[in-house]
Amino acid sequence: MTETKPSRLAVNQTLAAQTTASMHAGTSTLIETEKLSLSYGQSKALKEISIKIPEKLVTAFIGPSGCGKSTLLRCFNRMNDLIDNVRIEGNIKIAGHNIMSREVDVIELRKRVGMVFQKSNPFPKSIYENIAYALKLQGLRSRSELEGIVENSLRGAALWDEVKDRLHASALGLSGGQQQRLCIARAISIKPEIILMDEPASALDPIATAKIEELILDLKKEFTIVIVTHNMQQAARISDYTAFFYIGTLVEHDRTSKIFTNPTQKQTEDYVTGRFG
Ligand SMILES: Nc1ncnc2c1ncn2[C@@H]1O[C@H](COP(=O)(O)OP(=O)(O)OP(=O)(O)O)[C@@H](O)[C@H]1O
Repeated sequence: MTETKPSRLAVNQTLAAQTTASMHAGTSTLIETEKLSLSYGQSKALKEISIKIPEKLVTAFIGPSGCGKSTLLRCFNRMNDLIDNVRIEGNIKIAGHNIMSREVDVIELRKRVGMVFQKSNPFPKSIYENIAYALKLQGLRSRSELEGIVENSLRGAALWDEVKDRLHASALGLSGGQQQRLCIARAISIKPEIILMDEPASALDPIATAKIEELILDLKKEFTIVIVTHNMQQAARISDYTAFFYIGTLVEHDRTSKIFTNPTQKQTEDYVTGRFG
């Protein structure tokens, strides 16, 4: 009888999972998936992903287009619930709690796990209202409290000095980079634990991109950040850990310095050195 050898992909997945399990010495895991698979209809976008994401650090997801980075990111605040025909297997825990359980209040989950998208999406309202609106919806009425949170959030997103004299002007009059920082201010105003960022700087010029990167480095003091990026230099500059994905599988997850200087997998090396993708 011939023994079936595990495929190279399966071996890589196991290695990646072992690395992710052992490398976080001195950090605590905030997000953890176990054998997470996701299909859109018949098409499998994530295959048995097991990853541990550390708290209050920046983790970058990299990999060629269509490898499942955004899909995995959207699992962390159950944004995939909004898409028809999605089937998910495996576990996702945040701070040890299963977020896939029926009892989870998804609105509450999304308050804990904020999101910033590739294309900034401010409301067609004033700069002030972009932040105050959600807080008012949550029942906050005190004007002084609202003003305090708006100011702190704009300061936290490194935007206050640029907009403090025009808080009641339309947010749509801001530059693309300012609009993206406003979206980050809006995300942090409700004090999430985690901020998911899906290519937050890909539509911005180098100066606006540098501001967002600086901001991310500052935000990790308070928040856990997971960022999808196609920009290798960006991942190398701002992230502490990097996970490399390929066609729905996690190939390698390690300290960013290791991924970019001495990756374990040849596939990772080929990708980070620009040989494919
Ligand atoms: N809403 C959807 N319905 C059906 N298939 C989808 C949907 N969203 C993504 N997919 C498919 O799932 C796979 C993974 O897509 P995903 O957007 O997660 O990849 P990605 O790595 O983030 O890609 P990119 O870097 O191009 O943004 C792709 O094959 C994509 O076509």
